[in-house]
Amino acid sequence: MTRKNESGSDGTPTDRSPAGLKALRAQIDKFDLQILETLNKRAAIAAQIGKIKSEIGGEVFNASREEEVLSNVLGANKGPLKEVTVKGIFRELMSGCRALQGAKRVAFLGPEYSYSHLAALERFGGAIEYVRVGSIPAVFEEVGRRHVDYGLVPLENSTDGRIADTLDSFVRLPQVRICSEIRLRVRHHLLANCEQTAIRKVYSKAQALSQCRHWLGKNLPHATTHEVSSTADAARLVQTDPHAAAVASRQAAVRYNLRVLFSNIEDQPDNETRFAVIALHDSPKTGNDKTAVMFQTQHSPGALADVLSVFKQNKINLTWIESFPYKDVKGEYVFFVDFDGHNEDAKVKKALKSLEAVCDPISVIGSFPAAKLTDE
Ligand SMILES: O=C(O)C(=O)C[C@]1(C(=O)O)C=C[C@@H](O)C=C1
Repeated sequence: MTRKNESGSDGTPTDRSPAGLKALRAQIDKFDLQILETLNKRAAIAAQIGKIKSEIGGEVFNASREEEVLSNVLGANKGPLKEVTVKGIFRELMSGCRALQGAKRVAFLGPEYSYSHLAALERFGGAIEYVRVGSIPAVFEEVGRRHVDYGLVPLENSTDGRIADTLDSFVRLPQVRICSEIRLRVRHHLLANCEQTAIRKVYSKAQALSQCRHWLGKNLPHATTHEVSSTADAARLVQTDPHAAAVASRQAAVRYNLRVLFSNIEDQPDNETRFAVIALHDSPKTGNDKTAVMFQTQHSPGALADVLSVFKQNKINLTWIESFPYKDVKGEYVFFVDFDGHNEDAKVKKALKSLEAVCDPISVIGSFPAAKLTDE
């Protein structure tokens, strides 16, 4: 039944007839042109900012400013558009504006539709060239040699802990800095082109299999697990196999034409991976920042306690601490720590000065805006 002349959300009567529909679409067309004009005015201002940046040697990608832009618009959003939609629109808008300023290339650990790729899309949007490389050290090399402007690497996962290749690469290329972090809620799905009962093999990246091991043991007890280099590769592999499934993202299912047999099969319901955007610079202060450092200590009793007491004395909250073996010297360890604050904050400066006296040596890997969790 067609109901006519009810009230719309703004109080004006809504004509629910075909003529009413046409009138509403005409309103949308009018707004679209206004939006387009406003978007291009904004882009022209961003292009002017780009000119100033190239004159003063400023970086095109400014994670701190982008956080500020997002928090301005999300804070002002009264709906009905959801936060995730507004965020997506502004992410693409800033991506386009960055492109006008000359942001060119981002390297990530491929292939496409891996979680690293999804994190890169989340931060950089569509208007940038993505360079797929085969390993985490290769992402660092690309950044270090200035073949790309930015790199995207995983830092840690809430279930599996640190990504050793990333930490090791910071030791090898200390000029590479973290300029932004991305916290991605990682949801794994079982993808296949066969029924659950036919599955004999499950392919995925080691970490993804590990993050789903209880689910797989319970639901596919007779299937064997097989590690491949990425979740997206697993999805590609099982396309034509009538007895295989992959653990991968929903986006990989779409890309490789697979059915999602089961959703959200990760054992930990809050499974999250933290990624770092790496570059040859870090980010300006926002007031809600983190700083990452790596250091070694002397082999003496209490050496690590002396380091930690510097953070305590300066009332600095640690957000992550990892130790990992320094591959070049047996028995030596490197500590990787991040904490609240920016390296331009007075108390962080003071703490870093004191840390120099108790570390052997210490280097700042970067200050960057603290990220909020992004869901898919
Ligand atoms: O404010 C700037 O520095 C800009 O270049 C503008 C802008 C934007 O589009 O809002 C674009 C790129 C930067 O990463 C941050 C913000």
